[in-house]
Amino acid sequence: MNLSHAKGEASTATAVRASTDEPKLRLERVGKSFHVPRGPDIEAITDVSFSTYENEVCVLLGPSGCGKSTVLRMVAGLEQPTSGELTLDGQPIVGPAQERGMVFQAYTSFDWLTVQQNVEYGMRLNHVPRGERRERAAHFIDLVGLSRFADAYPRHLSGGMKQRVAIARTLANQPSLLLMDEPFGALDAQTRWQMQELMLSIAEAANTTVLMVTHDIEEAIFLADRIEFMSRHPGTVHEEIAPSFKQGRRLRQKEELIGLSGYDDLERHILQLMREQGSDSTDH
Ligand SMILES: Nc1ncnc2c1ncn2[C@@H]1O[C@H](COP(=O)(O)OP(=O)(O)OP(=O)(O)O)[C@@H](O)[C@H]1O
Repeated sequence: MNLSHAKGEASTATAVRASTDEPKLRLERVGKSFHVPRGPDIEAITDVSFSTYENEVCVLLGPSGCGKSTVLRMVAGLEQPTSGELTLDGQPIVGPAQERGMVFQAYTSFDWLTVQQNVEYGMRLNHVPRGERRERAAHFIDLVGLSRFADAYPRHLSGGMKQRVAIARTLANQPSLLLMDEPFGALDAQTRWQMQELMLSIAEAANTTVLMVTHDIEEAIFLADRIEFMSRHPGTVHEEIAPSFKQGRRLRQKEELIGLSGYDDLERHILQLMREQGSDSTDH
């Protein structure tokens, strides 16, 4: 069985890396405690270290409460670490910035703006000239397959379409790192796998590095070039997993997973980790 999951083991995920081996994103022994009024501090994560490379899709997976969202929020600059360091392209992350765009689980479109206006919104705030705004918005609306709905309002769109608007809006700001917190968690099963496939094609087309949080093992295996599996509360990276059975390729369609030699072994392995790490974490 070759899961290539041991820390530091050479992984086939390198096949999708750019020529440089410098990490795009690096977390070095990052810890985070939350201060709770009239209670002891909550140590959410401890000693989290991992790197994500240019053009990689890196997935944070682990039991509920292990600190996945906390890690993502720190990379977004929405939370400050209590210890350790986070860097993007070698520069410390000290707060939110346009270079790191975030897509949340909840649909975050503005109801009173059309799809086009929603996608242009961030660029408008950043004083991008009108012509360029229009062009860039149209490009990303096309990329997520919503050109026919550019003038529609979010209330006329399905959940999956609203999430595509959120992705287009985030990408239109041209982030060099796309952060996604359970982006497909609220979608029905069919829309969910369609969005997963779309996300992979977008990551390719827009040359985007992605850091994504999910609970869903199959989603993680399908999307990830690298999985950082976090242990239960307080979370730390328990195991780095490269789905080596994909041989460094990105799959185009979900059904390609079925019958691929190595998939079942990896799913079983991660299920065991989830059982082992999740057994004590439901109270967090
Ligand atoms: N603002 C906060 N104040 C206090 N505690 C917090 C805060 N945010 C997160 N925590 C705690 O930190 C721990 C990790 O939470 P986090 O949401 O990052 O986990 P998660 O792995 O993303 O969980 P889930 O998969 O259930 O969404 C939990 O114990 C949570 O209660």
